[in-house]
Amino acid sequence: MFRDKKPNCVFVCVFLQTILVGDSGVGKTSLLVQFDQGKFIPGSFSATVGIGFTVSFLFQIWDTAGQERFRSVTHAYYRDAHALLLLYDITNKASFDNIRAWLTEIHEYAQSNVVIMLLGNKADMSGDRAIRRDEGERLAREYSVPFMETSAKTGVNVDLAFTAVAKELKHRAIQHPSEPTFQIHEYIEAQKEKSGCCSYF
Ligand SMILES: Nc1nc2c(ncn2[C@@H]2O[C@H](COP(=O)(O)OP(=O)(O)OP(=O)(O)O)[C@@H](O)[C@H]2O)c(=O)[nH]1
Repeated sequence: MFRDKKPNCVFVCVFLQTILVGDSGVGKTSLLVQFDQGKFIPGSFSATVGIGFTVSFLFQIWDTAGQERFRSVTHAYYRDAHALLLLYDITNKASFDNIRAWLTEIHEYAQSNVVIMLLGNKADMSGDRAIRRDEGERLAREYSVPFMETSAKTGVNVDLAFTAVAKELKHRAIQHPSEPTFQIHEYIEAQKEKSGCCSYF
């Protein structure tokens, strides 16, 4: 009965792997929990051991340990990563200074076309700020990566960070000649303007 019926729809599942990296305590687990569950649980996480992960639809996000002793575990995951969210804590200068070392490591172990985004987390703690926003912007420009400040506590820019990366990955995966080129920097700036996010800082 169905002999002449041809399939007219094919579902392709592509896992877009995104990894959160950065020094211990910058807020990787908190950012992931805020994105995944929309909540912040203060001081509730023990340091991530090796790798944790969550799957949001087909967007698979890996949370890594920031501690040096788990670094070799993390390296193994870089190779398969499509995107890396690299975090520092705006109240912790050392975590910002270490970003260059993280980028060196990423360039050593990850694929050359990996999408990288720099995030200055804990933006709600502006009273304790050690790194100005323009310092983050300057570093991001130097490495030609998109940048924004986030707060896993208030949720500011958390969805935007993950959505921008997901859109960039989707665009790369199914790029069609008729589709206008997706520009991640432009998308982020347009969304920031729409939400009026940045007056917050
Ligand atoms: N105020 C504030 N605190 C935050 C924020 N993000 C994380 N924290 C706090 O910072 C501490 C460390 O957060 P984690 O999410 O465990 O940090 P991590 O980067 O996953 O740490 P490791 O697993 O050791 O690599 C916790 O006490 C969090 O509650 C934020 O945006 N604002």
